[in-house]
Amino acid sequence: MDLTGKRVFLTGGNRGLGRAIMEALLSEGARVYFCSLQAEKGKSLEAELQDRHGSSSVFFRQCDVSDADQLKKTFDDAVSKLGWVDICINNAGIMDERKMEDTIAVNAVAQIRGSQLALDHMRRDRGGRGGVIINVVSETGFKPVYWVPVYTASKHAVLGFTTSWAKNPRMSEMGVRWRCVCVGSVDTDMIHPTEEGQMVDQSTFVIPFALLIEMSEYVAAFLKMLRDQAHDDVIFEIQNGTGGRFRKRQIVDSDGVSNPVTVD
Ligand SMILES: NC(=O)C1=CN([C@@H]2O[C@H](COP(=O)(O)OP(=O)(O)OC[C@H]3O[C@@H](n4cnc5c(N)ncnc54)[C@H](O)[C@@H]3O)[C@@H](O)[C@H]2O)C=CC1
Ligand SMILES: CCCCCC(=O)/C=C/[C@H]1C=CC(=O)[C@@H]1CCCCCCC(=O)O
Repeated sequence: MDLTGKRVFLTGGNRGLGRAIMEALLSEGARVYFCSLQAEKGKSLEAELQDRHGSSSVFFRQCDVSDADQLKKTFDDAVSKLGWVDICINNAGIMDERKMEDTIAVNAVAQIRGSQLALDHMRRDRGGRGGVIINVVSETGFKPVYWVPVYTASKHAVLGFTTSWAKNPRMSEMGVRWRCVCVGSVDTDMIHPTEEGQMVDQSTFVIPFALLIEMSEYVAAFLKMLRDQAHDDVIFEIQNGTGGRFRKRQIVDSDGVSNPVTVD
């Protein structure tokens, strides 16, 4: 897919992974509408990026994605500013085990709702232009991670939702592709908990520095995934040094008999 001129809706764009992807897409000639919780930071970033890429290339609106009404108004505003949306990236997320309801609301419900808004807008069978819906999940979307069980549950939910829609037999008629980006650890604010309790067990887990993924590798892999329209697979895994790859999940019987079942 040529990204020039593509119209992108992105949540959580003011920092971290979202910001890096937004800047890369703008450099590729895409137009981006982004939102985040923090109004001032978003506004100043919008001004900085408009200076660099042009005033009609990038738009910002403050939005709490966990508020259904705000998210709908923000998505509708994106459609009105951009004309339409080709690529929806549900990226906003939090990791704080003390905030169970917020974690489910932001990581799971808001990504699901953002996907539904995008699908309704994009469906070719209902007059839309088709498109791609990308949910930024995590390695925790398909494996148990004991130090962040609530966060892990929220990511499993989105992976289940996304892979289920992608299996809809009428999806080619709808003209929408689905992707789950399952990345390991990238050094953003998220992985630096400021207070005890943001992770259930901070004392025992170890992520070796060698496994940290460089932001530049994350961005290159993400763009590679976006350009690749041929793949039927939904899960795109980004681990250190791999450059990113499409993959399937398999469940293997625990009785020792290897009888793997591909689940998505
Ligand atoms: N950094 C990492 O190692 C990994 C991150 N992820 C996922 O990538 C996504 C981005 O994470 P990072 O950039 O690392 O985190 P970050 O903490 O640097 O950025 C999070 C973004 O989400 C936004 N956000 C949070 N709550 C919001 C709300 N209620 N409404 C609107 N915006 C909200 C923030 O404004 C911010 O822009 C998240 O979904 C995270 O779960 C997945 C795997 C690994
Ligand atoms: C003291 C802070 C250390 C932070 C550790 C870290 O890298 C966290 C990463 C998580 C942030 C968001 C995610 O989705 C990341 C989870 C990565 C899961 C890796 C699972 C590794 C495994 O056990 O296979």
